[in-house]
Amino acid sequence: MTIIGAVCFALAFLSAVGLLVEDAHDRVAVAAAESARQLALSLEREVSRNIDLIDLSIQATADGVEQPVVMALPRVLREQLLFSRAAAARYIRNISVFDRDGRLIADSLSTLPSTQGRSGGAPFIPVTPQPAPAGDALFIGQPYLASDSTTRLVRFSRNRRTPQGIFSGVVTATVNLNDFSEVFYSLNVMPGTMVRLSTRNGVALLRDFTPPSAQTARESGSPGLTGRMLIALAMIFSKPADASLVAERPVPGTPLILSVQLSSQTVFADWRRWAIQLEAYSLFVSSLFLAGALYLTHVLRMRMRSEAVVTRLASIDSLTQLPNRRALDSTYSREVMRAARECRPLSVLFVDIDHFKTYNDQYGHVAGDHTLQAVADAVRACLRRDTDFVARYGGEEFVAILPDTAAREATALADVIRLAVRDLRRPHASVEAGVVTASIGVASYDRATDRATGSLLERADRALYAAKRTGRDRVTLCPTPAVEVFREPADLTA
Ligand SMILES: Nc1nc2c(ncn2[C@@H]2O[C@H](COP(=O)(O)OP(=O)(O)OP(=O)(O)O)[C@@H](O)[C@H]2O)c(=O)[nH]1
Repeated sequence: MTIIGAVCFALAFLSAVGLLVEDAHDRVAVAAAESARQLALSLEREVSRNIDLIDLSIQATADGVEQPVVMALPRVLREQLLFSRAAAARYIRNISVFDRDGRLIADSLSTLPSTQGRSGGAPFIPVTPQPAPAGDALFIGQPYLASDSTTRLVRFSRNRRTPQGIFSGVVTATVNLNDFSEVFYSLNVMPGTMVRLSTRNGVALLRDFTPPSAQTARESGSPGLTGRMLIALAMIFSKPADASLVAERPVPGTPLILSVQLSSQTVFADWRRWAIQLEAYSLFVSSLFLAGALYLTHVLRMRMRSEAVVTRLASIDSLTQLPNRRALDSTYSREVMRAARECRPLSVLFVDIDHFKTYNDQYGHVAGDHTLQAVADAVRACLRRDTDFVARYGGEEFVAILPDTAAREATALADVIRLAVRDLRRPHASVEAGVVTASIGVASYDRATDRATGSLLERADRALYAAKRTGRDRVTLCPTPAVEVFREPADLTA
């Protein structure tokens, strides 16, 4: 019981620790979700500001192209004026102006207009073959690789319109995405954070981009083998929900969506360390507790065993190994009460070795002891039922208690015992039989004829006395008193 209780307590303790760990995990996850949201907001503003810059460059160029005064300027001057804003953002590779038929009419990289509709070797993707609807929005094309196969480019474009609102061509800004990613450099984000910038239909401009500040190796949150085992154990008792560490925000005025994903390794690094320590301490404390409980159980068992030995020794006669007088008293009271309660018969035998004083005198006390042991064994061997009980009453006297045994069977059993003692054939020159004999007094309780049991032992003793007086080596049954059991019989032998 102690061990089961201790195991239950240890499990309850570990479960409580598991709940604590789970609760802490949830708190960290909630805080991380908020951080991701805030970071996405900051990044969205940064992206929005830079795209505004690109758009302004496009719009300034488009406005300039529509000015006849500007277009009348010498080419060098005209292009300096048209593309002055392109230098404002260093990730704008070039700005190109196309007429309504797709012909390149000006380009910030080249002062020689081409009629081939191509720019910088990159494939030209027509913005729209037809005039766009009113309120033309900024258009963002598909990203593509430049001829160097490493630079990723994307075109931002807007339709040109005459002051009368007639579609007159397209202005494009080709943006170097590798350089554009630098807009995130200034932000200080936690290690392992990934940023993704994509169009609403899933085309990624920046895919799983990790800002340099997020690449800084911090102290690794990765647990060792023991740590992993402890965390696994913690998770048995607590199953933290998978908190979302991703936050998404649309970039206003563009078809772009910015998403931020925090690294769960980093977010939960401190929690993991704390959980490992807590679980380790909890396991240590639980183990100590279990060890203490085991030790206590062991000590208690030892004590119970030694108490059982002491109790047994206290109720056993050392010479004959039969129960002693003390054990007899408790068994006698119990059986007497049971017989009265359950209306069952009960008999008591008083066995006494004849002329044992003379035997001791003749053969010595050591031989006397051996004879006592032999008689005790003989009496014990005659009792067949588990419920039968025999004890050494004192000296050379033994008492047998026979539950559920009426006077007739008890008398017969007493005679069997008497003969068994004779059959030991232990020489005794001072008695008539020439061997050790015993006299036995029998008393029985039967509810049909008797009303009390209190004097059963006394009556058996008196019957024994009668047996002694009438010549020994015999069995005498005490007559059952009709009403008063304490009445002294005048003469049992009469
Ligand atoms: N050897 C030995 N003798 C014992 C022990 N206990 C009692 N006795 C002896 O048993 C004898 C009993 O003698 P009595 O009570 O006079 O009875 P008895 O001589 O048997 O005579 P009856 O009972 O009338 O036949 C005494 O001499 C005791 O010393 C014992 O443990 N060992």
